Amino acid sequence: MKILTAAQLAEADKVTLEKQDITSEELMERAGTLVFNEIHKRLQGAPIPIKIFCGIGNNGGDGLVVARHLIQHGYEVRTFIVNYSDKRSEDFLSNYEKLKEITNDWPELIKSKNGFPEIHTGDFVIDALFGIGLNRAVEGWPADLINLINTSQAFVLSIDMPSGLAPDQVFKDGAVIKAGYTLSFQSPKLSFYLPDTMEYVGDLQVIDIALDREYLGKVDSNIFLIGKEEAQSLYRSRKINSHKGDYGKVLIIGGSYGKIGSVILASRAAMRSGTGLCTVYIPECGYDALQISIPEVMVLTDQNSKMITKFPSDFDADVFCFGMGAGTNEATANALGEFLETQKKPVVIDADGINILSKNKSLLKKMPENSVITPHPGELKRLIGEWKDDFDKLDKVKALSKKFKLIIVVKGAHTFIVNNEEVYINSSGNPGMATAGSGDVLSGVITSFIGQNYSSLAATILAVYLHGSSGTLVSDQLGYESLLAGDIADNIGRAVQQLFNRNPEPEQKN
Ligand SMILES: NC(=O)C1=CN([C@@H]2O[C@H](COP(=O)(O)OP(=O)(O)OC[C@H]3O[C@@H](n4cnc5c(N)ncnc54)[C@H](OP(=O)(O)O)[C@@H]3O)[C@@H](O)[C@H]2O)[C@@H](O)CC1
Ligand SMILES: Nc1ncnc2c1ncn2[C@@H]1O[C@H](COP(=O)(O)OP(=O)(O)O)[C@@H](O)[C@H]1O
Ligand SMILES: [K+]
Repeated sequence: MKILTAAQLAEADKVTLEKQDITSEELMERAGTLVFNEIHKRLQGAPIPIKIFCGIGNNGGDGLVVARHLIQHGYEVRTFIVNYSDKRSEDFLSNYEKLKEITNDWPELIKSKNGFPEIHTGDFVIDALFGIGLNRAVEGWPADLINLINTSQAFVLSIDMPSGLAPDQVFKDGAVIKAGYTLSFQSPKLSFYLPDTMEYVGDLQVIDIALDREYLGKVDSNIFLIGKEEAQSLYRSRKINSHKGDYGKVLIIGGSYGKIGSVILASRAAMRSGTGLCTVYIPECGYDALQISIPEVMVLTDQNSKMITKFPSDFDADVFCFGMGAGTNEATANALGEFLETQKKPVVIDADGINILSKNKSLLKKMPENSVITPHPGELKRLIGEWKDDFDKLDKVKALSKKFKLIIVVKGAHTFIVNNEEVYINSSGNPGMATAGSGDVLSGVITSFIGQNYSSLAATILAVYLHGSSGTLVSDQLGYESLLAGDIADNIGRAVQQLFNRNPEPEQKN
């Protein structure tokens, strides 16, 4: 699914009015009615005190439409106009008049802190203060109102955006509504997925307000949300008449004394993701552990017993993976440098591999095209330095990707895959995956798919999605706390089945 910017949504709005020959007031009525429908579906007429806080722009206008429908359906509603400016949008004004026509309980005007109502724990607050028209930080008494709402413990539903949050930029130090639920129009917004702002959104539902299909189809976005449908379209099923040689020969290099488990996890993940032949190259100390843990994997050892000091020079693999548990010893770094001198096949670099690149930036130039690096936030910071905010971080990652033709997997609650100017945001996964070794598993899955001849980009997107959905399958059974990284590896196959809803039928009792 494309993620659109505020400017693109405004353009979609304009095109829709022309093509569908409707007024902006009619579009607002459509959007507001859809929001009302969602609320009504859940509340079913329950006598909950509803407080609607409307701004004076079109987001406020949406709030007024919702207020009118709620009142007409017998809900207990108090509507507040938050008068942060004396301006009013036209559609706000016409809906203000319409609301006054159907009720004697006219909206109450809030002009300062003195006008704040009490907000109680059991209240249902609808936040229609600001939407995508926010153009600066919310300060002064409107910020106090937002803070009052946030601390009230009332349930808060935001229309289009949690007020104070902007779709494509960050306004530092402004107040932002912390929504329990956000009903957003037509397209999710980028800030809903970024680490510093995702917590404001709560549960998210995107409502299709039927903006012009042609515009939405053609609009040139380079930010995509990856869900089941997108992953399904990337997946290729196996040919019946095939053999292990068709599914890739991969070499995973890593580990050091005490960290051999990372290579076990990565190779197990590669095998569970369909690799035909997997070999690992590890320090000698890990030989027994590897052979015993995963007999399907072949093992080569470095001459050094505790760390990697030389890569196998003539090993013929379709893809190489390096870094998990490898340490950053000079000998290991030199070995990577020497290996990259002659390397043509894509390389997946993770963990200490990335730390070595950060200390020896000249190595980045030697990375074969379409290679993949998979930094978590700490590794990313070592690689690109500090960032001002998440948008700045994204710009820096795009620049790095472009400069060295790398695919960069920025791991997190929503993992971002950056390829030049394109950004793919993963929607699967859960906090149970914040556990040691889950990144090693991800590297194994990515490597496996590249070996199976997916393009590096397709392999990475598919791997990140399946890694997350496997994690969810496991935590659905075990809970977040008990999830082990190895479980993610072991359930990749079930995640693939789930892509096509080919789960086995539950056992029948006799
Ligand atoms: N896209 C679509 O297809 C559809 C969109 N729709 C709806 O329209 C919404 C967008 O409406 P919008 O453009 O009127 O902007 P909105 O968010 O109400 O706020 C703008 C006002 O806030 C002000 N202002 C800004 N920042 C401020 C600050 N920090 N502190 C104080 N003031 C600040 C700014 O004033 P100014 O900067 O001029 O002072 C202006 O007056 C969108 O989110 C959705 O809900 C649907 O109805 C139909 C389909
Ligand atoms: N809260 C979360 N929600 C979804 N996925 C998560 C969450 N926390 C971590 N993950 C995923 O788990 C993996 C953790 O990787 P990493 O930090 O490298 O772990 P390790 O170094 O222990 O192997 C990443 O793929 C990340 O996206
Ligand atoms: K809002």
